[in-house]
Amino acid sequence: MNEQPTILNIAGVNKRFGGLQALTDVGITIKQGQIYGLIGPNGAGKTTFFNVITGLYQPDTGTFELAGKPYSPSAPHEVAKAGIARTFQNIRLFGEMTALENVMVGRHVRSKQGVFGAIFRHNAAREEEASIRTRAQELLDFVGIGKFANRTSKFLSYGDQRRLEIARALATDPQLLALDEPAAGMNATEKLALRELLIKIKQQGKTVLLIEHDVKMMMALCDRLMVLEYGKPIAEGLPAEIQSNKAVIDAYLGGSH
Ligand SMILES: Nc1ncnc2c1ncn2[C@@H]1O[C@H](COP(=O)(O)OP(=O)(O)OP(=O)(O)O)[C@@H](O)[C@H]1O
Repeated sequence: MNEQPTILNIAGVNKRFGGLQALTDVGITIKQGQIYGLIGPNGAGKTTFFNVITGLYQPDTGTFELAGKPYSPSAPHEVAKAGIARTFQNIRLFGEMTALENVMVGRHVRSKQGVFGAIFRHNAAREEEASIRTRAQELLDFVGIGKFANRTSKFLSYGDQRRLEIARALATDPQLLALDEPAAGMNATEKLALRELLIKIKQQGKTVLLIEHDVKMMMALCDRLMVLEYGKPIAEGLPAEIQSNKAVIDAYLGGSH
């Protein structure tokens, strides 16, 4: 079998907030090159699970493996170093910086000299800086906003800011790209463009974990999906399996979602 290697393997995640059991025994296995979707009603625990995977929340229990190596989701920068890059529901760019600078910041996670080297501008840092700049421009071109490289990012359109966030995440050369509601607030044209971008990212062999409320888009885009309800996985499988799953229809698809 030419089965793809496993990129993310997480098991037994529990997370409690005071009296609320936000996640109960949640696990996930994502293979290289997949677009994997996480769906479910509001408050089901999708973002909490994302935050646990990416080191923002400490889980009560759980085991975590990225590309076959255990990783500890103890802090976001550790997770980024391990090879997971993420975007947020609410755009988090450096608004006063240009688009190019925002991507360059992402790239510095992987640079030898790091941010301090770049600030103090040692000779070696200067050379590395030039290659970071070139790569950042390539990434802006890749996501389709290359012509806005020198625009202050807060002046970009909403859809373009979302693309910029993805470029910045890609700049870390992640093993896994985790996107939390990237289509939120987008119009139909922007959504279509986002869909095309995600397909392009997949074609490059990248692995993507995606939370998104647009079920139609998720069914068309994802290789596999997991459905959460009240912090528990109620179904996992191919889009066609999810769409015809009775528990999912009752909890999510059949209602007003
Ligand atoms: N930091 C927190 N402190 C307390 N409760 C929280 C915290 N974060 C999330 N919760 C609760 O955990 C539950 C799951 O929320 P979560 O945001 O993960 O759901 P979601 O599936 O991402 O929802 P949405 O689709 O609305 O974004 C909710 O009841 C929420 O109120």
